[in-house]
Amino acid sequence: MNFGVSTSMDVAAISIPSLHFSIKSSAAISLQAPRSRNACSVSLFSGFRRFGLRIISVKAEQASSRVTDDDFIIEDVPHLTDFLPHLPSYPNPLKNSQAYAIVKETFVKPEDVVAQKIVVTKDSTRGIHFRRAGPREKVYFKPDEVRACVVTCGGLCPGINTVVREIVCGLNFMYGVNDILGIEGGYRGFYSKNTLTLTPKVVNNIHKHGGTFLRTSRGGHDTNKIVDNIQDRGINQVYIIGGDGTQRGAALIYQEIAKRGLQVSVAGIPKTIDNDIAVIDKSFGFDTAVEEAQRAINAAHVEVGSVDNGVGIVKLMGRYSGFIATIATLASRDVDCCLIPESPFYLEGTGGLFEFIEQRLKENGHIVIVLAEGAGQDFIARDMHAAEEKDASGNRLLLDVGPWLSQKIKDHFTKVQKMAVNMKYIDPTYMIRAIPSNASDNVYCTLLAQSAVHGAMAGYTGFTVGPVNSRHAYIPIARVTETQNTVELTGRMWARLLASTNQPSFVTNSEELKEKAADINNVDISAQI
Ligand SMILES: Nc1ncnc2c1ncn2[C@@H]1O[C@H](COP(=O)(O)OP(=O)(O)OP(=O)(O)O)[C@@H](O)[C@H]1O
Ligand SMILES: O=P(O)(O)OC[C@H]1O[C@](O)(CO)[C@@H](O)[C@@H]1O
Ligand SMILES: [Mg+2]
Repeated sequence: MNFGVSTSMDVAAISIPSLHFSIKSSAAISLQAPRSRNACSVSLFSGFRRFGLRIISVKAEQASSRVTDDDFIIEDVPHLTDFLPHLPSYPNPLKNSQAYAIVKETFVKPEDVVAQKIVVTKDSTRGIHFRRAGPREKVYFKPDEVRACVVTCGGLCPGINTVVREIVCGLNFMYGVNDILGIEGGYRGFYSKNTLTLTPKVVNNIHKHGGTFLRTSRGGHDTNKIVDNIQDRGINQVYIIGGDGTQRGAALIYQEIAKRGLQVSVAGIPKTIDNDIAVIDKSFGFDTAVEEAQRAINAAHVEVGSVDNGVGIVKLMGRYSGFIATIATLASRDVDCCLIPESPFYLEGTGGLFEFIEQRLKENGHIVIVLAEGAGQDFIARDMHAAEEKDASGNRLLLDVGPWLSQKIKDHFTKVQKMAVNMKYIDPTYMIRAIPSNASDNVYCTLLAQSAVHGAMAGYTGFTVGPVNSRHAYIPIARVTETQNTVELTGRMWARLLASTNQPSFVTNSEELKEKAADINNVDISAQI
């Protein structure tokens, strides 16, 4: 089959001529024409066969797909017509908007999909694909009948306000929607607070500020109460901005809405400073946070470079995933050692952290360590005999690794090595996420928001929007919550970091740590390292 691929960018968005299909989000596979409802499953199925396409198993609710050779799998998102088959559609008003008036290809083709795997060989399987995001020829809402709402949940992240702003402006400027509500204070705001009226004027300047204009919270997700409230208020489009926990909550809201047979689209916009959301390339605000982290690292470097035996420690966010610490380290060049949750470390003995610190102090007179907040948690818990605590959303509350490590280093060098170190500990954790997004994150946030709006207007629901290999796609929510993105110790990114800092890899020196790393990384690392 010839996809007519000409450039590497094109590989991500493959159009299959004349084939219109979708795999429904139920356990059973069902093939259909693009929402016209009059397609013949059998002929399409033979269509797939004709092109040598085989679909083994697609279960979007669990988002588990088994792929064998030459499979072409589409993990599609639900559509309102899946449970409201007679829903009328309307021509997309976008065509008449001044923004799109002279655009050559205003609408994304229904058969356009985005490939999850972009690096291929001649014999590669076709693998998993997601529906390409963007405006559709038909919409399933009349603009004056739309009552949309936006909610933000979980921790802060640079760019939340930009996404809120662009959802409001996108709905209004592109589709002529005038009725948009802000749900205040996260999920619990649905049933415990009044709503805010959102207009382009109200949100005009909010992107210049950090935080969330709508406020946020953890905990308080009560699916029935939330859906009751959505129903009572006559809301028919729900935009939910939040991390993995939030997206899990959004999946439950979508399921309850489908169960009740309501014409309500649920669109998730993934947000997390930790960059731990699966499938998508990167979460918004991440680059801004990394940039801000440079200031702290730079300060630590200047401080320790000005004194004898300076030890600088910078603690950055990253609960289970050390992306911020990793990328901030790679960006900086002033960091001697980066410690992340995925890579267990040890302090004493050959190949341990103390030995490395001593070596760098002898060589350079100073050392800078970047520490992800989730690093070494088991180690500290054992050392401090601490009980596990959780936040309102059920996330494990972390023990403070920064002061713990600072003290350990000070004690070791004063008592054991009889050498005073000059400790400079910097904790900019909240500072890196409480700022407004930078220019490129602002552009990214705009794309996310507009894609979410196009998807909801087109009647898609139960989806998360995000870039997959640089192309925005609609991804079944369950697909982004089934796993968490972590820094792969067996991947080249981590190897690049080790090559750049020349720090010990720790896990290679100890069988126990190899096993632990394998557990954390959920792969058989011990066999690979
Ligand atoms: N499994 C779940 N089912 C339903 N709702 C959930 C679930 N997990 C979390 N939530 C709800 O989602 C909201 C946010 O969750 P959480 O505090 O874990 O943050 P998050 O969305 O993961 O963002 P981040 O981790 O980036 O701060 C909370 O209101 C919480 O009650
Ligand atoms: O905002 P809180 O509740 O202090 O939570 C902080 C956590 O939120 C995050 O920023 C995002 O999950 C983590 O990096 C951090 O551990
Ligand atoms: Mg989370």
